Amino acid sequence: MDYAIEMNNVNVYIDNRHILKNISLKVPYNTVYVIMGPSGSGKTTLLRVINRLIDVNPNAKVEGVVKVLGLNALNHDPYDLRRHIGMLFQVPNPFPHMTIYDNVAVAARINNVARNKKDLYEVVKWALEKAMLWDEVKDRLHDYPHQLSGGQKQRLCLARALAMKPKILLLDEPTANIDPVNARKLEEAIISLKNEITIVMVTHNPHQAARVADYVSIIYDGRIVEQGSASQIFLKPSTEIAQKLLRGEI
Ligand SMILES: Nc1ncnc2c1ncn2[C@@H]1O[C@H](COP(=O)(O)OP(=O)(O)OP(=O)(O)O)[C@@H](O)[C@H]1O
Repeated sequence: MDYAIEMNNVNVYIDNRHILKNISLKVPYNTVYVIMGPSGSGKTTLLRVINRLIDVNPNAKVEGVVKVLGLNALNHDPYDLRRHIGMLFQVPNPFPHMTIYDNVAVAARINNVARNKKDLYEVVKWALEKAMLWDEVKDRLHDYPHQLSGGQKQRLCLARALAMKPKILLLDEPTANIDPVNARKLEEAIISLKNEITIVMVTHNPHQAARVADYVSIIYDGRIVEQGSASQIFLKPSTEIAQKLLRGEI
């Protein structure tokens, strides 16, 4: 079977501290793969290995094998790699000086997704619809992001990521800073994307994980302590760490 992402014995060191320890995982295409673990366990670092954002830290060293869409990610041009990978961060970060429309259009332009103005409008509309934001912004596309709520800003960032037509989406606690109603809308968007895009999502919220995940890895102190299908992990967590995490105790 082919996987969208495969990691084999990945180790990450930052400032000579061993941060990720022998990480191996396989993410099947077009599924939602959730990474859970206590604060500081290495979840964000793991995401940043996949799109090589880890490279911006000159004191970080990555060892092992990382395959992304069949490419040898650690030897591949990181800019080319990132053309296939969208990312959402904990704090929504739309471009403040660009309109809602341009925030999304700019991503489509970067990846040459649209051939002309009409195409571009269709891509922007499609991305905003997929992000469950279109109805709320269709009459104010030329407003600026500061006129949106936090949750709308995050969905705008999702639309921006989708407009690149990525094959993979990395979501780093995307609902950590938004209200429950907006969080549910984002979850709905994630679920509706399931069969089209491979999603790797970090979350602290076991209920959210249960709603969206197909597969789960639980990470503790840089190691994967448990991994498997969502039903397996949620119904029968075998380690004490997983049990505590799913009860929200760590
Ligand atoms: N740029 C950096 N410089 C030094 N240490 C770092 C850096 N980035 C991460 N670390 C360390 O790596 C470890 C894992 O951090 P990481 O952000 O991946 O954890 P996390 O599980 O995502 O945490 P949280 O849930 O709090 O976001 C932590 O001990 C952190 O201090």
